[in-house]
Amino acid sequence: MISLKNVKVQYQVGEVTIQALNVNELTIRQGEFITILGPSGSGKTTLLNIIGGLDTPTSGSVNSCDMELVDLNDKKLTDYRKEKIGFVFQFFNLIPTLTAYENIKMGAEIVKKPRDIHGLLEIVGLSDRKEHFPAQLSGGQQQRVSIARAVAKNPSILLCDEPTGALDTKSGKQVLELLYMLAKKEKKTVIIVTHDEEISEISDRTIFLRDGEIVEDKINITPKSLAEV
Ligand SMILES: Nc1ncnc2c1ncn2[C@@H]1O[C@H](COP(=O)(O)OP(=O)(O)OP(=O)(O)O)[C@@H](O)[C@H]1O
Repeated sequence: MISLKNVKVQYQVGEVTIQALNVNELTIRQGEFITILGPSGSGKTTLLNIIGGLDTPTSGSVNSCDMELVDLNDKKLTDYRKEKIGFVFQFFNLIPTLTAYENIKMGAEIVKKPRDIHGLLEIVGLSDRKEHFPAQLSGGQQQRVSIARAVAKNPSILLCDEPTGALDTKSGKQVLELLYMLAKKEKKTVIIVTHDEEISEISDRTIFLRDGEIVEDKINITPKSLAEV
């Protein structure tokens, strides 16, 4: 359902051309739970941005949800991001003056057929915290609100940039459990950029990037359960 072919992303900084991404071929199926690993500057965020339609490649083809993204005009690309992609960030990006419920509602309001917010609060285990403001919630709870916000518009793909990077181990596991459930029960494609190799042990597949290139694409035949990591 996501297919990249001969994708190059280059940045011109003065005289220097930086090759941020150079992917010959990558296919990702609906419902896969994928980890992207690689050193700093290896192109992980660039790859997420290309799949999420936040950035367009210098050359190549990016097909997602039956659309060729490089052919879409700005309006269509915005619609693609709005309807098909949920973004989850390391530092939650919640609005501090809105309650948990209202933050999730913001995510729901941008599409015609959003999900029920009370149902989402239940899924993320925060029904009793709906009137709390972000500052009254732990980091893990805030991240679960931000995932509910991303899911409120019912996207097909969840792109997560270091979703557990700011969390302690226990909260990180709860967040991963939630993301895993969304992939397996709801068939959302979940792509997680991380520095944490343990996340890759529970993933269906791990993609290693170095200098913008895929140096390994490993299918995990027997992923560990969260209890084992
Ligand atoms: N807007 C930009 N202009 C110039 N160079 C850029 C730009 N965005 C990214 N780069 C460069 O592209 C390369 C890949 O960056 P990217 O942010 O994708 O790496 P990353 O693997 O996500 O790194 P990190 O783990 O540190 O977040 C880096 O060399 C970076 O400096």
